[in-house]
Amino acid sequence: MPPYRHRLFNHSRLLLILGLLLTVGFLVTSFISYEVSKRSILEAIVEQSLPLTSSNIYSEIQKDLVRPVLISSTMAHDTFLRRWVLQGEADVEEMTHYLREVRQRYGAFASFFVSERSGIYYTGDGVLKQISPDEPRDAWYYRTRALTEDYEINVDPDLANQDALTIFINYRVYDFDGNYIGATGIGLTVDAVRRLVTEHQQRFNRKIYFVNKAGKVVLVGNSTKALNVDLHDGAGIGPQLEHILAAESGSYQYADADGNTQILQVNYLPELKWYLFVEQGQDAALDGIQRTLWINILISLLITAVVISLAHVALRNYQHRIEEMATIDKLTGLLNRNAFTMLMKKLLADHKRDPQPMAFLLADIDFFKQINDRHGHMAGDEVLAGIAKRLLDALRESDLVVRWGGEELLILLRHCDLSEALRIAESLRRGIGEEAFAVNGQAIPVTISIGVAAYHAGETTEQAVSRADAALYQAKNAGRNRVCVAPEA
Ligand SMILES: Nc1nc2c(ncn2[C@@H]2O[C@H](COP(=O)(O)OP(=O)(O)OP(=O)(O)O)[C@@H](O)[C@H]2O)c(=O)[nH]1
Repeated sequence: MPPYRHRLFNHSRLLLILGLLLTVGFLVTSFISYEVSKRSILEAIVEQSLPLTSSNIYSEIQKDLVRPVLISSTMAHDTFLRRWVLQGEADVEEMTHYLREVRQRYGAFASFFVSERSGIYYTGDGVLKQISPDEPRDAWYYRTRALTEDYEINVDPDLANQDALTIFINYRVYDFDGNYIGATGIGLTVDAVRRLVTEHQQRFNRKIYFVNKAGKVVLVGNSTKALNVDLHDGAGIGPQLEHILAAESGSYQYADADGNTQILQVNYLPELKWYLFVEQGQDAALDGIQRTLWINILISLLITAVVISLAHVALRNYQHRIEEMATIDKLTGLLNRNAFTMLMKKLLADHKRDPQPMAFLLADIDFFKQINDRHGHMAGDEVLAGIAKRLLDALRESDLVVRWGGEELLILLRHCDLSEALRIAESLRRGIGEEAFAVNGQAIPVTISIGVAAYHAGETTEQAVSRADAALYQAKNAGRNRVCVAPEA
Protein backbone atom coordinates (compact mmCIF):
# COMPACT_ATOMS: atom_id res chain seq x y z
CA MET A 1 0.00 0.00 0.00
CA PRO A 2 1.43 3.39 -0.88
CA PRO A 3 2.58 5.40 2.16
CA TYR A 4 0.11 8.20 1.54
CA ARG A 5 -2.90 6.01 2.10
CA HIS A 6 -4.57 6.11 5.48
CA ARG A 7 -6.72 3.25 6.60
CA LEU A 8 -10.31 4.43 6.48
CA PHE A 9 -11.32 1.90 9.15
CA ASN A 10 -9.72 -0.91 11.09
CA HIS A 11 -11.32 -4.06 9.80
CA SER A 12 -9.39 -6.41 12.12
CA ARG A 13 -11.68 -5.37 14.95
CA LEU A 14 -14.71 -5.98 12.80
CA LEU A 15 -13.42 -9.46 11.92
CA LEU A 16 -12.64 -10.19 15.55
CA ILE A 17 -16.18 -9.26 16.61
CA LEU A 18 -17.64 -11.29 13.74
CA GLY A 19 -15.46 -14.28 14.66
CA LEU A 20 -16.42 -14.02 18.33
CA LEU A 21 -20.12 -13.74 17.54
CA LEU A 22 -20.02 -16.76 15.22
CA THR A 23 -17.92 -18.87 17.58
CA VAL A 24 -20.02 -18.04 20.64
CA GLY A 25 -23.24 -18.55 18.65
CA PHE A 26 -22.13 -21.91 17.28
CA LEU A 27 -20.79 -23.09 20.64
CA VAL A 28 -23.94 -22.08 22.50
CA THR A 29 -26.23 -23.84 19.99
CA SER A 30 -23.97 -26.93 19.91
CA PHE A 31 -23.95 -27.20 23.71
CA ILE A 32 -27.67 -26.53 24.01
CA SER A 33 -28.49 -29.24 21.48
CA TYR A 34 -26.01 -31.58 23.23
CA GLU A 35 -27.70 -30.94 26.58
CA VAL A 36 -31.16 -31.48 25.08
CA SER A 37 -30.07 -34.76 23.43
CA LYS A 38 -28.31 -35.85 26.61
CA ARG A 39 -31.40 -35.22 28.70
CA SER A 40 -33.65 -37.10 26.31
CA ILE A 41 -31.22 -40.04 26.07
CA LEU A 42 -30.95 -40.27 29.85
CA GLU A 43 -34.71 -39.94 30.21
CA ALA A 44 -35.18 -42.73 27.67
CA ILE A 45 -32.74 -44.94 29.60
CA VAL A 46 -34.34 -44.27 32.97
CA GLU A 47 -37.96 -44.31 31.86
CA GLN A 48 -37.95 -46.84 29.04
CA SER A 49 -34.98 -48.96 28.17
CA LEU A 50 -33.81 -50.06 31.63
CA PRO A 51 -37.33 -50.80 32.95
CA LEU A 52 -38.08 -52.63 29.70
CA THR A 53 -35.00 -54.84 30.01
CA SER A 54 -35.83 -55.46 33.63
CA SER A 55 -39.43 -56.47 32.96
CA ASN A 56 -38.34 -58.60 29.97
CA ILE A 57 -36.02 -60.58 32.17
CA TYR A 58 -38.61 -60.80 34.91
CA SER A 59 -41.29 -62.16 32.60
CA GLU A 60 -38.83 -64.62 31.02
CA ILE A 61 -37.94 -65.92 34.47
CA GLN A 62 -41.58 -66.21 35.43
CA LYS A 63 -42.25 -68.06 32.17
CA ASP A 64 -39.35 -70.40 32.87
CA LEU A 65 -40.75 -71.11 36.33
CA VAL A 66 -44.24 -72.07 35.17
CA ARG A 67 -43.20 -75.45 33.81
CA PRO A 68 -41.32 -76.64 36.92
CA VAL A 69 -44.28 -75.55 39.06
CA LEU A 70 -46.58 -77.67 36.90
CA ILE A 71 -44.23 -80.67 37.14
CA SER A 72 -44.06 -80.28 40.90
CA SER A 73 -47.84 -80.01 41.09
CA THR A 74 -48.17 -83.23 39.09
CA MET A 75 -45.78 -84.95 41.50
CA ALA A 76 -47.74 -83.70 44.52
CA HIS A 77 -50.94 -85.11 43.06
CA ASP A 78 -49.39 -88.35 41.85
CA THR A 79 -51.39 -91.35 43.11
CA PHE A 80 -48.32 -93.59 43.27
CA LEU A 81 -46.39 -91.13 45.42
CA ARG A 82 -49.23 -90.60 47.85
CA ARG A 83 -50.07 -94.35 48.08
CA TRP A 84 -46.40 -95.18 48.64
CA VAL A 85 -46.27 -92.76 51.57
CA LEU A 86 -49.58 -93.94 53.02
CA GLN A 87 -48.39 -97.55 52.73
CA GLY A 88 -45.47 -96.81 55.03
CA GLU A 89 -42.60 -95.78 52.68
CA ALA A 90 -41.71 -99.49 52.52
CA ASP A 91 -39.61 -99.85 49.35
CA VAL A 92 -37.11 -96.97 49.13
CA GLU A 93 -35.99 -98.19 45.73
CA GLU A 94 -39.49 -97.57 44.32
CA MET A 95 -39.45 -93.93 45.41
CA THR A 96 -35.86 -93.50 44.23
CA HIS A 97 -36.82 -94.92 40.87
CA TYR A 98 -39.83 -92.63 40.63
CA LEU A 99 -37.85 -89.49 41.52
CA ARG A 100 -35.04 -90.45 39.13
CA GLU A 101 -37.55 -90.89 36.32
CA VAL A 102 -39.09 -87.47 36.95
CA ARG A 103 -35.68 -85.85 37.09
CA GLN A 104 -34.55 -87.43 33.85
CA ARG A 105 -37.80 -86.97 31.94
CA TYR A 106 -38.05 -83.24 32.68
CA GLY A 107 -34.35 -82.46 32.57
CA ALA A 108 -34.47 -81.20 36.16
CA PHE A 109 -31.38 -80.77 38.26
CA ALA A 110 -32.92 -82.45 41.29
CA SER A 111 -36.15 -84.11 42.34
CA PHE A 112 -37.15 -84.82 45.93
CA PHE A 113 -39.74 -85.90 48.42
CA VAL A 114 -39.60 -85.30 52.15
CA SER A 115 -41.95 -87.32 54.28
CA GLU A 116 -43.77 -85.62 57.15
CA ARG A 117 -44.17 -88.89 59.00
CA SER A 118 -40.59 -90.24 58.79
CA GLY A 119 -38.67 -86.97 58.15
CA ILE A 120 -36.69 -88.73 55.40
CA TYR A 121 -35.41 -86.72 52.48
CA TYR A 122 -35.64 -88.89 49.30
CA THR A 123 -33.94 -88.00 46.00
CA GLY A 124 -33.49 -89.75 42.65
CA ASP A 125 -30.28 -91.22 44.07
CA GLY A 126 -31.79 -92.68 47.22
CA VAL A 127 -32.19 -91.38 50.76
CA LEU A 128 -30.28 -88.17 51.25
CA LYS A 129 -30.78 -87.63 54.95
CA GLN A 130 -33.12 -87.26 57.87
CA ILE A 131 -34.32 -83.68 58.20
CA SER A 132 -34.29 -81.91 61.52
CA PRO A 133 -35.91 -78.71 62.78
CA ASP A 134 -32.54 -77.75 64.29
CA GLU A 135 -30.74 -77.84 60.98
CA PRO A 136 -30.81 -74.39 59.31
CA ARG A 137 -30.52 -76.02 55.89
CA ASP A 138 -33.84 -77.77 56.50
CA ALA A 139 -35.68 -74.60 57.41
CA TRP A 140 -37.28 -74.63 53.97
CA TYR A 141 -39.23 -77.79 54.83
CA TYR A 142 -40.74 -76.38 57.98
CA ARG A 143 -41.57 -73.21 56.10
CA THR A 144 -43.32 -75.23 53.39
CA ARG A 145 -45.20 -77.21 56.00
CA ALA A 146 -46.54 -73.98 57.45
CA LEU A 147 -47.51 -72.55 54.04
CA THR A 148 -51.09 -71.55 53.34
CA GLU A 149 -50.41 -71.64 49.58
CA ASP A 150 -49.71 -74.90 47.71
CA TYR A 151 -46.07 -74.21 47.03
CA GLU A 152 -43.11 -71.86 47.36
CA ILE A 153 -40.19 -71.16 45.08
CA ASN A 154 -36.93 -71.12 46.98
CA VAL A 155 -33.37 -70.46 45.94
CA ASP A 156 -30.88 -72.42 47.99
CA PRO A 157 -27.58 -74.20 47.68
CA ASP A 158 -28.40 -77.84 46.91
CA LEU A 159 -26.89 -80.22 49.42
CA ALA A 160 -27.35 -83.11 47.05
CA ASN A 161 -25.47 -81.32 44.26
CA GLN A 162 -22.28 -79.94 45.78
CA ASP A 163 -24.17 -76.91 47.04
CA ALA A 164 -24.82 -75.61 43.51
CA LEU A 165 -27.24 -72.69 43.57
CA THR A 166 -30.62 -74.19 42.77
CA ILE A 167 -34.17 -72.97 42.43
CA PHE A 168 -36.49 -75.36 44.24
CA ILE A 169 -40.21 -75.69 43.82
CA ASN A 170 -41.44 -76.94 47.19
CA TYR A 171 -44.94 -78.35 46.71
CA ARG A 172 -47.16 -79.46 49.56
CA VAL A 173 -48.46 -83.09 49.31
CA TYR A 174 -51.80 -84.20 50.85
CA ASP A 175 -53.27 -87.66 51.31
CA PHE A 176 -56.64 -88.56 49.85
CA ASP A 177 -58.38 -87.01 52.86
CA GLY A 178 -56.56 -83.71 52.55
CA ASN A 179 -54.02 -84.29 55.36
CA TYR A 180 -50.49 -82.93 54.87
CA ILE A 181 -48.04 -85.78 54.31
CA GLY A 182 -44.87 -84.14 52.99
CA ALA A 183 -43.24 -81.91 50.38
CA THR A 184 -42.14 -82.78 46.88
CA GLY A 185 -40.87 -80.97 43.82
CA ILE A 186 -37.91 -80.44 41.57
CA GLY A 187 -34.81 -78.32 41.66
CA LEU A 188 -33.54 -76.32 38.70
CA THR A 189 -30.05 -75.11 38.21
CA VAL A 190 -29.83 -71.33 37.89
CA ASP A 191 -27.88 -71.85 34.67
CA ALA A 192 -30.96 -71.09 32.63
CA VAL A 193 -31.39 -67.77 34.40
CA ARG A 194 -27.70 -67.05 34.05
CA ARG A 195 -27.90 -67.73 30.31
CA LEU A 196 -30.83 -65.37 30.07
CA VAL A 197 -28.94 -62.66 31.89
CA THR A 198 -25.83 -63.12 29.77
CA GLU A 199 -27.85 -62.93 26.60
CA HIS A 200 -29.62 -59.75 27.67
CA GLN A 201 -26.38 -58.26 28.82
CA GLN A 202 -24.78 -58.78 25.47
CA ARG A 203 -27.80 -57.72 23.46
CA PHE A 204 -28.40 -54.47 25.32
CA ASN A 205 -24.88 -53.75 26.49
CA ARG A 206 -25.76 -53.40 30.15
CA LYS A 207 -24.92 -55.13 33.40
CA ILE A 208 -27.52 -57.45 34.86
CA TYR A 209 -27.22 -59.21 38.20
CA PHE A 210 -29.26 -60.45 41.12
CA VAL A 211 -28.89 -59.34 44.69
CA ASN A 212 -30.41 -61.03 47.73
CA LYS A 213 -32.07 -59.35 50.67
CA ALA A 214 -28.77 -59.18 52.50
CA GLY A 215 -27.31 -57.06 49.69
CA LYS A 216 -25.07 -59.84 48.34
CA VAL A 217 -24.63 -60.48 44.63
CA VAL A 218 -26.09 -63.97 44.15
CA LEU A 219 -26.21 -64.39 40.40
CA VAL A 220 -24.39 -62.69 37.54
CA GLY A 221 -24.17 -63.10 33.82
CA ASN A 222 -20.67 -63.59 32.53
CA SER A 223 -17.95 -61.34 33.92
CA THR A 224 -19.81 -58.35 35.25
CA LYS A 225 -20.01 -58.18 39.01
CA ALA A 226 -18.09 -60.55 41.21
CA LEU A 227 -20.28 -63.18 42.82
CA ASN A 228 -20.95 -63.04 46.57
CA VAL A 229 -19.78 -59.45 46.84
CA ASP A 230 -21.62 -57.53 49.52
CA LEU A 231 -22.77 -54.33 47.84
CA HIS A 232 -22.77 -52.56 51.20
CA ASP A 233 -18.98 -52.56 50.99
CA GLY A 234 -18.73 -50.77 47.65
CA ALA A 235 -18.29 -47.02 47.68
CA GLY A 236 -20.65 -46.74 44.68
CA ILE A 237 -24.02 -48.27 45.53
CA GLY A 238 -23.11 -48.92 49.18
CA PRO A 239 -24.48 -45.80 50.81
CA GLN A 240 -27.78 -46.08 48.94
CA LEU A 241 -28.20 -49.85 49.22
CA GLU A 242 -30.45 -50.03 52.28
CA HIS A 243 -32.77 -47.50 50.75
CA ILE A 244 -32.73 -49.38 47.41
CA LEU A 245 -33.55 -52.71 49.03
CA ALA A 246 -36.30 -51.21 51.16
CA ALA A 247 -37.92 -49.47 48.20
CA GLU A 248 -37.98 -52.80 46.25
CA SER A 249 -38.11 -51.08 42.86
CA GLY A 250 -36.90 -47.78 41.42
CA SER A 251 -34.26 -45.94 39.38
CA TYR A 252 -31.00 -44.72 40.88
CA GLN A 253 -27.70 -43.19 39.87
CA TYR A 254 -24.30 -43.72 41.43
CA ALA A 255 -20.65 -43.13 40.55
CA ASP A 256 -18.67 -46.35 40.13
CA ALA A 257 -15.04 -46.91 41.14
CA ASP A 258 -13.82 -45.31 37.87
CA GLY A 259 -15.95 -42.24 38.49
CA ASN A 260 -18.42 -43.11 35.72
CA THR A 261 -22.05 -42.43 36.42
CA GLN A 262 -24.15 -45.59 36.35
CA ILE A 263 -27.90 -45.56 35.91
CA LEU A 264 -29.51 -48.37 37.88
CA GLN A 265 -32.94 -49.95 37.69
CA VAL A 266 -33.97 -52.24 40.52
CA ASN A 267 -36.93 -54.62 40.65
CA TYR A 268 -37.81 -57.08 43.37
CA LEU A 269 -38.71 -60.62 42.24
CA PRO A 270 -40.90 -62.03 45.03
CA GLU A 271 -40.80 -65.57 43.53
CA LEU A 272 -37.05 -65.74 44.04
CA LYS A 273 -36.85 -63.20 46.85
CA TRP A 274 -34.10 -61.58 44.82
CA TYR A 275 -33.60 -58.11 43.45
CA LEU A 276 -32.92 -57.77 39.77
CA PHE A 277 -30.32 -55.03 39.16
CA VAL A 278 -29.98 -53.67 35.60
CA GLU A 279 -27.48 -50.90 35.09
CA GLN A 280 -25.96 -48.94 32.29
CA GLY A 281 -23.00 -46.56 32.16
CA GLN A 282 -24.09 -43.04 31.34
CA ASP A 283 -20.83 -42.23 29.54
CA ALA A 284 -21.14 -45.14 27.14
CA ALA A 285 -24.70 -44.13 26.35
CA LEU A 286 -23.60 -40.58 25.62
CA ASP A 287 -20.61 -41.60 23.50
CA GLY A 288 -22.47 -41.04 20.25
CA ILE A 289 -23.74 -37.56 21.00
CA GLN A 290 -20.40 -36.57 22.51
CA ARG A 291 -18.75 -37.47 19.22
CA THR A 292 -21.47 -35.49 17.42
CA LEU A 293 -20.78 -32.53 19.70
CA TRP A 294 -17.08 -32.52 18.81
CA ILE A 295 -17.85 -32.87 15.11
CA ASN A 296 -20.34 -29.98 15.39
CA ILE A 297 -17.78 -27.79 17.11
CA LEU A 298 -15.16 -28.66 14.48
CA ILE A 299 -17.55 -27.87 11.64
CA SER A 300 -18.57 -24.63 13.37
CA LEU A 301 -14.95 -23.56 13.72
CA LEU A 302 -14.29 -24.41 10.09
CA ILE A 303 -17.34 -22.41 8.98
CA THR A 304 -16.25 -19.51 11.20
CA ALA A 305 -12.76 -19.63 9.68
CA VAL A 306 -14.17 -19.67 6.13
CA VAL A 307 -16.61 -16.83 6.87
CA ILE A 308 -13.85 -14.76 8.48
CA SER A 309 -11.52 -15.36 5.52
CA LEU A 310 -14.22 -14.42 3.01
CA ALA A 311 -15.17 -11.35 5.03
CA HIS A 312 -11.50 -10.42 5.27
CA VAL A 313 -11.03 -10.63 1.49
CA ALA A 314 -14.28 -8.74 0.82
CA LEU A 315 -13.45 -6.01 3.33
CA ARG A 316 -9.91 -5.67 2.05
CA ASN A 317 -11.11 -5.26 -1.53
CA TYR A 318 -13.83 -2.90 -0.45
CA GLN A 319 -11.41 -0.84 1.59
CA HIS A 320 -8.96 -0.82 -1.27
CA ARG A 321 -11.60 0.49 -3.63
CA ILE A 322 -12.82 3.13 -1.21
CA GLU A 323 -9.28 4.30 -0.60
CA GLU A 324 -8.64 4.42 -4.30
CA MET A 325 -11.79 6.38 -4.89
CA ALA A 326 -10.79 8.82 -2.18
CA THR A 327 -7.22 9.33 -3.41
CA ILE A 328 -7.04 8.58 -7.14
CA ASP A 329 -8.37 10.64 -10.02
CA LYS A 330 -10.58 8.37 -12.06
CA LEU A 331 -9.80 9.75 -15.52
CA THR A 332 -6.02 9.90 -15.32
CA GLY A 333 -5.25 7.42 -12.55
CA LEU A 334 -3.13 10.13 -10.91
CA LEU A 335 -3.26 11.19 -7.27
CA ASN A 336 -5.99 13.74 -6.62
CA ARG A 337 -5.39 17.02 -4.89
CA ASN A 338 -6.84 15.76 -1.65
CA ALA A 339 -4.47 12.80 -1.42
CA PHE A 340 -1.53 14.99 -2.40
CA THR A 341 -2.32 17.51 0.37
CA MET A 342 -2.32 14.71 2.97
CA LEU A 343 0.87 13.31 1.57
CA MET A 344 2.64 16.64 1.52
CA LYS A 345 2.15 17.05 5.25
CA LYS A 346 4.31 14.02 5.80
CA LEU A 347 6.82 14.91 3.09
CA LEU A 348 7.30 18.43 4.50
CA ALA A 349 7.78 16.98 7.97
CA ASP A 350 10.40 14.60 6.53
CA HIS A 351 12.02 17.50 4.74
CA LYS A 352 12.43 19.34 8.03
CA ARG A 353 14.41 16.45 9.43
CA ASP A 354 16.26 15.67 6.23
CA PRO A 355 16.25 18.67 3.89
CA GLN A 356 16.78 17.08 0.51
CA PRO A 357 16.12 19.27 -2.58
CA MET A 358 12.64 19.07 -4.11
CA ALA A 359 10.99 20.83 -7.03
CA PHE A 360 7.41 21.48 -8.15
CA LEU A 361 6.47 21.39 -11.82
CA LEU A 362 3.05 22.75 -12.75
CA ALA A 363 2.19 21.59 -16.29
CA ASP A 364 -0.80 22.83 -18.32
CA ILE A 365 -1.98 21.63 -21.71
CA ASP A 366 -1.82 24.32 -24.33
CA PHE A 367 -5.05 25.28 -26.05
CA PHE A 368 -6.89 22.42 -24.53
CA LYS A 369 -10.20 24.16 -25.04
CA GLN A 370 -9.56 24.02 -28.77
CA ILE A 371 -8.85 20.28 -28.59
CA ASN A 372 -12.17 19.78 -26.81
CA ASP A 373 -13.97 21.99 -29.25
CA ARG A 374 -12.48 20.35 -32.33
CA HIS A 375 -12.40 16.73 -31.38
CA GLY A 376 -15.00 16.53 -28.67
CA HIS A 377 -14.83 16.25 -24.92
CA MET A 378 -14.20 12.49 -25.02
CA ALA A 379 -11.17 12.96 -27.18
CA GLY A 380 -10.02 15.67 -24.76
CA ASP A 381 -10.34 13.16 -21.93
CA GLU A 382 -8.24 10.66 -23.83
CA VAL A 383 -5.55 13.22 -24.49
CA LEU A 384 -5.50 14.17 -20.81
CA ALA A 385 -5.18 10.51 -19.77
CA GLY A 386 -2.51 9.96 -22.43
CA ILE A 387 -0.44 12.87 -21.18
CA ALA A 388 -0.73 11.55 -17.59
CA LYS A 389 0.54 8.20 -18.76
CA ARG A 390 3.47 9.68 -20.65
CA LEU A 391 4.45 11.72 -17.61
CA LEU A 392 4.24 8.73 -15.31
CA ASP A 393 6.30 6.64 -17.72
CA ALA A 394 8.96 9.29 -17.94
CA LEU A 395 9.27 9.93 -14.21
CA ARG A 396 10.72 7.96 -11.30
CA GLU A 397 8.65 5.90 -8.89
CA SER A 398 9.45 8.31 -6.10
CA ASP A 399 8.12 11.33 -8.00
CA LEU A 400 4.50 12.31 -7.49
CA VAL A 401 2.14 13.29 -10.30
CA VAL A 402 -1.12 14.96 -9.27
CA ARG A 403 -4.16 16.08 -11.20
CA TRP A 404 -4.16 19.58 -9.84
CA GLY A 405 -7.02 21.17 -11.72
CA GLY A 406 -9.00 20.55 -14.92
CA GLU A 407 -6.07 20.20 -17.33
CA GLU A 408 -3.34 21.20 -14.90
CA LEU A 409 -0.96 18.54 -13.66
CA LEU A 410 1.39 19.06 -10.72
CA ILE A 411 4.62 17.10 -10.43
CA LEU A 412 6.75 16.83 -7.31
CA LEU A 413 10.33 15.79 -8.05
CA ARG A 414 12.05 14.50 -4.93
CA HIS A 415 15.81 14.62 -4.36
CA CYS A 416 16.00 17.00 -7.26
CA ASP A 417 17.51 20.50 -7.43
CA LEU A 418 16.44 23.32 -9.71
CA SER A 419 18.79 22.62 -12.62
CA GLU A 420 17.85 18.94 -12.64
CA ALA A 421 14.16 19.92 -12.39
CA LEU A 422 14.55 22.21 -15.40
CA ARG A 423 16.20 19.45 -17.36
CA ILE A 424 13.40 17.01 -16.51
CA ALA A 425 10.70 19.60 -17.27
CA GLU A 426 12.26 20.31 -20.63
CA SER A 427 12.48 16.65 -21.44
CA LEU A 428 8.82 16.13 -20.45
CA ARG A 429 7.69 19.06 -22.56
CA ARG A 430 9.64 17.80 -25.51
CA GLY A 431 8.37 14.26 -25.04
CA ILE A 432 4.74 15.39 -25.15
CA GLY A 433 5.18 17.73 -28.08
CA GLU A 434 7.20 15.33 -30.23
CA GLU A 435 4.51 12.73 -30.74
CA ALA A 436 0.88 13.53 -31.51
CA PHE A 437 -1.86 11.60 -29.67
CA ALA A 438 -3.84 9.15 -31.79
CA VAL A 439 -7.51 9.40 -30.85
CA ASN A 440 -10.22 7.68 -32.92
CA GLY A 441 -7.81 7.34 -35.80
CA GLN A 442 -6.93 11.02 -35.69
CA ALA A 443 -3.56 12.43 -34.75
CA ILE A 444 -3.90 15.25 -32.26
CA PRO A 445 -0.72 17.23 -31.70
CA VAL A 446 -0.46 18.51 -28.15
CA THR A 447 2.01 20.72 -26.35
CA ILE A 448 2.35 21.61 -22.71
CA SER A 449 3.75 24.55 -20.79
CA ILE A 450 5.51 24.03 -17.47
CA GLY A 451 6.29 26.30 -14.57
CA VAL A 452 9.14 25.14 -12.33
CA ALA A 453 9.74 26.12 -8.71
CA ALA A 454 12.47 24.71 -6.45
CA TYR A 455 11.15 24.13 -2.93
CA HIS A 456 12.49 26.46 -0.32
CA ALA A 457 12.81 25.23 3.24
CA GLY A 458 9.99 26.49 5.44
CA GLU A 459 7.62 27.11 2.53
CA THR A 460 4.09 25.74 2.54
CA THR A 461 2.94 23.61 -0.37
CA GLU A 462 0.60 26.40 -1.47
CA GLN A 463 3.46 28.90 -1.52
CA ALA A 464 5.68 26.64 -3.62
CA VAL A 465 2.87 25.72 -6.01
CA SER A 466 1.86 29.33 -6.34
CA ARG A 467 5.42 30.18 -7.46
CA ALA A 468 5.29 27.33 -9.99
CA ASP A 469 1.93 28.75 -11.13
CA ALA A 470 3.49 32.14 -11.65
CA ALA A 471 6.21 30.51 -13.78
CA LEU A 472 3.54 28.66 -15.76
CA TYR A 473 1.74 31.94 -16.36
CA GLN A 474 5.00 33.30 -17.62
CA ALA A 475 5.43 30.33 -20.00
CA LYS A 476 1.92 30.79 -21.34
CA ASN A 477 2.44 34.47 -21.86
CA ALA A 478 5.74 33.84 -23.57
CA GLY A 479 3.96 31.80 -26.26
CA ARG A 480 3.32 28.38 -24.63
CA ASN A 481 5.10 25.05 -25.25
CA ARG A 482 7.94 26.08 -23.00
CA VAL A 483 9.40 25.79 -19.50
CA CYS A 484 9.82 28.79 -17.22
CA VAL A 485 11.40 29.06 -13.77
CA ALA A 486 9.58 30.73 -10.93
CA PRO A 487 10.86 33.99 -9.60
CA GLU A 488 12.53 33.64 -6.21
CA ALA A 489 10.17 34.17 -3.30
N1 LIG B 1 -11.97 16.91 -21.99
C1 LIG B 1 -11.76 17.52 -20.83
N2 LIG B 1 -11.62 18.83 -20.77
C2 LIG B 1 -11.38 19.45 -19.61
C3 LIG B 1 -11.21 18.71 -18.44
N3 LIG B 1 -10.92 19.58 -17.43
C4 LIG B 1 -10.91 20.82 -17.96
N4 LIG B 1 -11.18 20.76 -19.30
C5 LIG B 1 -11.29 21.83 -20.23
O1 LIG B 1 -10.00 22.38 -20.44
C6 LIG B 1 -10.21 23.67 -20.95
C7 LIG B 1 -9.20 24.59 -20.38
O2 LIG B 1 -9.33 25.77 -21.08
P1 LIG B 1 -8.57 27.12 -20.79
O3 LIG B 1 -8.39 27.28 -19.27
O4 LIG B 1 -9.26 28.21 -21.49
O5 LIG B 1 -7.17 26.89 -21.37
P2 LIG B 1 -6.67 26.34 -22.71
O6 LIG B 1 -7.73 26.27 -23.74
O7 LIG B 1 -5.94 25.06 -22.44
O8 LIG B 1 -5.64 27.42 -23.11
P3 LIG B 1 -4.29 27.71 -22.41
O9 LIG B 1 -4.20 27.00 -21.14
O10 LIG B 1 -4.30 29.16 -22.20
O11 LIG B 1 -3.25 27.22 -23.37
C8 LIG B 1 -11.63 24.07 -20.58
O12 LIG B 1 -12.40 24.16 -21.78
C9 LIG B 1 -12.13 22.95 -19.72
O13 LIG B 1 -13.49 22.68 -19.93
C10 LIG B 1 -11.37 17.31 -18.54
O14 LIG B 1 -11.26 16.56 -17.56
N5 LIG B 1 -11.64 16.76 -19.76
